[in-house]
Amino acid sequence: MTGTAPPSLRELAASGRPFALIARDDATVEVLMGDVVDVELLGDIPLADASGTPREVLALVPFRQVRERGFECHDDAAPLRCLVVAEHTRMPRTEALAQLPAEQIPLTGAGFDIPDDDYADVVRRVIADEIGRGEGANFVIRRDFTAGVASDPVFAALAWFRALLEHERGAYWTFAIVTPGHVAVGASPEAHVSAKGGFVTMNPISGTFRHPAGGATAEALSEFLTSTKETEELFMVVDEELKMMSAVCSDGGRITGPHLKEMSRLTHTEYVLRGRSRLDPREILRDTMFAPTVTGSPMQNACTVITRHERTPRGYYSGVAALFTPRADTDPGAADGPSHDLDAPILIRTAYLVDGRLRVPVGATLVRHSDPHGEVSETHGKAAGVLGAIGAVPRDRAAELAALRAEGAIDEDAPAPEPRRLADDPAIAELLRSRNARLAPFWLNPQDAAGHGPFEGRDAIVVDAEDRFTTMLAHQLRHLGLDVRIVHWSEVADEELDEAGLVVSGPGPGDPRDPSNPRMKRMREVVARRRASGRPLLAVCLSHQVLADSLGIELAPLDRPHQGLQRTVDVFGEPASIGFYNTFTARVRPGATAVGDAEVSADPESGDVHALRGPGFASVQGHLESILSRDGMRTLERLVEHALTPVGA
Ligand SMILES: C=C(O[C@@H]1C=C(C(=O)O)C=C[C@H]1O)C(=O)O
Ligand SMILES: NC(=O)CC[C@H](N)C(=O)O
Repeated sequence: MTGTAPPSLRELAASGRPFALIARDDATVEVLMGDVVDVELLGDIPLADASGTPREVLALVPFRQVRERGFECHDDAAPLRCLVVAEHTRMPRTEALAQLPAEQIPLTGAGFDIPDDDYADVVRRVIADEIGRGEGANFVIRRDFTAGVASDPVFAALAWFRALLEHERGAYWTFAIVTPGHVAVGASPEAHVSAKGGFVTMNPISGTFRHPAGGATAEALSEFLTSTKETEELFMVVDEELKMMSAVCSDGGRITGPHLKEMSRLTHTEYVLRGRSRLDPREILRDTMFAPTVTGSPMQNACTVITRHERTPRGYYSGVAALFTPRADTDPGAADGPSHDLDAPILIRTAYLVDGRLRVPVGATLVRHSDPHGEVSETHGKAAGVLGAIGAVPRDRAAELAALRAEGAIDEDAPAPEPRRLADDPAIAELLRSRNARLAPFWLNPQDAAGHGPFEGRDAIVVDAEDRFTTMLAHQLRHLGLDVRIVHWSEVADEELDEAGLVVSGPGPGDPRDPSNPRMKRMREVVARRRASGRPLLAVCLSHQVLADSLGIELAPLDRPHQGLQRTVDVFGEPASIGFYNTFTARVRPGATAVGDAEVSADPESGDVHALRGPGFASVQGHLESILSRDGMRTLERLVEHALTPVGA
């Protein structure tokens, strides 16, 4: 099995057997061969043989798998395809390059399925009709570059794999996966999730700097790094992935970074999130399907928004390639932990070849201040890495030469090279580092065991209104000592609402005034029931709006959505730096400080309400659990303390 001599790649291609080639480091190409089985659910991925012995599996997980989580999508029936690995060998990259064909594969009728102007219109519509109506903060809508390919698909796979090895850089995985009737070849920059030795790592990448002709310069990169849009875009996806980390990790997760991901045509910004988990890797994959960097946030509603704005199914785009590798008996915790490690890059920057048709899907993260033409260019820039390598669009030769020179690969007499990596430039490193000064220390630091905070001995339920910020809220509340359970809005029973020591009514997408939405209706009932009982209630964002409405305070759309915005606002006499994800606001007469029995913290000029408190209740418009909330923990503690104070005390 592992360790035998690798087969000749040409022989492998001619054998007709399914195979995968993977380059995960600079020096090696891994060769995986085996049989293919298609399965229905992640839980069906055959990680053990008939006798129960663990085995290695490489799974291609299509986007339609989100239906397992009950989320919407255009369903193309793309199979959850598993290569059950019989042989796994390694060869030096130089050896692979020598064996792989260098031919350019001819393409016919190449171009994007959605013209540039139409894509720009999609961007405008998503900003106005989705972000502008409170459906969420960021959404990734894709378009496909397509072409006809007459060549033998396996030969094309080998030629494209070679081209990517040679011309793309900075990839997390460069790969070719060849299964019956289906070829996928890509250079993905982004690890979605990995689980190794009980540690889970996620790697959100967002923010895209398109290199000027001739290659990136420190000056142009500095300008990109100081862009508010690009900075906030990355923070938003970190928040969304922290929700996932908080769901699968006992210690919630901790962020490190930001770092740069330098590729041939683009440089991205990224963070790394890390936490501990004892879950089966298939469960980890299910709970993290799929990355907000390729869908949006909140993730569930992003699936609905994608279904509204993309006309065709995604296939494997934004899904993952998931390699499940049995843990060695010698690995720490192997005896009682999960049987496999997981490594799963996101399927982006990937070319698919099916029935003579090449498809390279690509998307951009659309946010409230997206420029439609900027996003069009971003999709071109992202596609250009793959398309340039395979010869579908011209390569930037000047930039390639500069990169080679910088690596010392050619021409010692050339003028002084750019620094080898822009990340090594001290000014760039400082710009990156300075971003963290804005973020919540809670998520930047290791989080010690929960359970000994000021509210130890008290219990809470957190009602989820389809924004998984509730997992982060629950994690923070546990650190404040509470015993916490999350309950979905459609499942929470009246008795649970009556019995809980504290009810935290959560955030969610949509218009809080919408009378026809059953979710809004139930959230109104949750807030009203708890208020009527006088027992402790904390209402967050959407639920804060619902509470304000019940007090007779007007709800209105903001002129400009605050989706993914950090602001310092007054919360009952203390300034607090808080992250906001709202399109609507509760609004009082400017200067008002009370409504009925509720004390109001509002902007003195606009009257926009930041927080409310009264007998047994408190509410907040911002997201105290967000990484954008530098003062999140402190403010959460103050508001919970207020809500838990016995009425009349
Ligand atoms: C959506 C894609 O890429 C993702 C989106 C990014 C962005 O919008 O800045 C950056 C990296 C990827 O996480 C894609 O390549 O199709
Ligand atoms: N995150 C939230 O709860 C947002 C509430 C509401 N959907 C708004 O956009 O204002």
